[in-house]
Amino acid sequence: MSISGVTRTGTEDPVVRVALLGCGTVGSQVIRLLREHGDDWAARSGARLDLVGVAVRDTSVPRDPWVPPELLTTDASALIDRADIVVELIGGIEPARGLVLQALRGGRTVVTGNKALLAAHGPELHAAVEAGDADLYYEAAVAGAIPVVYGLRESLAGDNIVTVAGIVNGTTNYILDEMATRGLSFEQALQQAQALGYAEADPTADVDGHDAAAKAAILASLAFHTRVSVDDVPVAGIRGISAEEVSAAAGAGQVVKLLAVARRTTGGVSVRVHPALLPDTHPLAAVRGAFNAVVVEAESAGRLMFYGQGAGGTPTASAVLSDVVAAAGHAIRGGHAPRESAYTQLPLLGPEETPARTQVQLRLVDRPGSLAAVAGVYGEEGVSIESVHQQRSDDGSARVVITSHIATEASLARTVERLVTESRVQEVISVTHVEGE
Ligand SMILES: NC(=O)C1=CN([C@@H]2O[C@H](COP(=O)(O)OP(=O)(O)OC[C@H]3O[C@@H](n4cnc5c(N)ncnc54)[C@H](O)[C@@H]3O)[C@@H](O)[C@H]2O)C=CC1
Ligand SMILES: N[C@@H](CC=O)C(=O)O
Ligand code: NA
Repeated sequence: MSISGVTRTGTEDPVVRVALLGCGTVGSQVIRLLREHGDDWAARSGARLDLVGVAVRDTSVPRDPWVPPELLTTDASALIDRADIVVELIGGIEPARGLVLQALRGGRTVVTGNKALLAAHGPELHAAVEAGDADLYYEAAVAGAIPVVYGLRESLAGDNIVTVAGIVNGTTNYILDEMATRGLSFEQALQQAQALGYAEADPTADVDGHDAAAKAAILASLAFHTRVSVDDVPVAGIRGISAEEVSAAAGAGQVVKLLAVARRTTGGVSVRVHPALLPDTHPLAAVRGAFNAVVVEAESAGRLMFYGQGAGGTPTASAVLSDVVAAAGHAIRGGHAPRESAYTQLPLLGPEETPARTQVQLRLVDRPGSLAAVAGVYGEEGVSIESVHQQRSDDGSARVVITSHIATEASLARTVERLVTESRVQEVISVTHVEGE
């Protein structure tokens, strides 16, 4: 059924029927905002948004007081058939994938916050959009409340984007920030992030970088008009970052952030997610708590920065409702969401072509020739050194911090492999990417 089939009841406002799938952290806030501000959304879209049902896994679970029990159902598939707009906030792959495909193939508009699904099954979803002549909106899927999907998909459609770099996971930014500023352990900070509703149902997706990788794939696809899947994104999370590393960075005028970085070069596109050291003067260094920020470099627009709350029920519900109001407006006045734009089909760059910089911390035997041997490894691998800082430790060894110039991911990895086996290197303490000037 097409959304153009919205119901008109006499002289009243037309009605757009909304089905909500999933009533967790975000879904519950969507219901609250629909109930509290429904008149505003109706005035803005030209249609009354009628919540016709809420699909849940278990109707007997206690829920927020504003969730109408009479709307709850466990039959999501039947609910979809009664709706014009389907809001999918279950998360994960199945059953979300099957339900979203059912809705799209049936010509319904889908609004989703499900980056895992989009980044793993994007082509299938976009094919279903075409097959059903449907619309797919996903502002909530990347960086919560921040309108970065709209920004890339619509506002910057008349520009060529060169780089997208950002903090796109609120949980990990919150954890790193709490470790740096309040001395919390990793586990304490993660528990708080879960209690505040930032973390995914399975927080390993946050901590190990997979949530950020899914968002990076979506951002790169939109920015470069190509297809990037989550499987194309090399990913390292923050589990290996110690409190010592975070405080050592602070002492050196740096911060550690989990970054998603996507670059377009003449050869193709590189997309990756990893912890990185930033100088504390960098705009992304000031992004605290669960906030997110995405810096976009475009040929004509220059540098743009999108900043705001990237996680949490209410901020994310704001993004969901922006899509619902837009979709309802299109239902009444005509118009569609933009279709997938993947015409460039850019190749993905491998490690031999991906530019990167690292900072390596080593413990060296403190005797003549040790530093020269290490510098020799860098030179032989074609990696130029930007700076070296050496400090004598109490145990008589030397602690050395080496920051490289830009090299390739592959040559930097080979350098570390050789340092690990170099006889004068007692320990490779850490290897961290470096971004920014
Ligand atoms: N929480 C956040 O800060 C953000 C979440 N998102 C995305 O929004 C989506 C929802 O996230 P949350 O609300 O945080 O997750 P949640 O885990 O709090 O809520 C999901 C709900 O779906 C329910 N559910 C599971 N299987 C179901 C089924 N078969 N039928 C009906 N309901 C079912 C679960 O019982 C749960 O209540 C996810 O895709 C997530 O990645 C996006 C941005 C931010
Ligand atoms: N778990 C995610 C929620 C938003 O996408 C995060 O922490 O950013
Ligand atoms: Na967003």
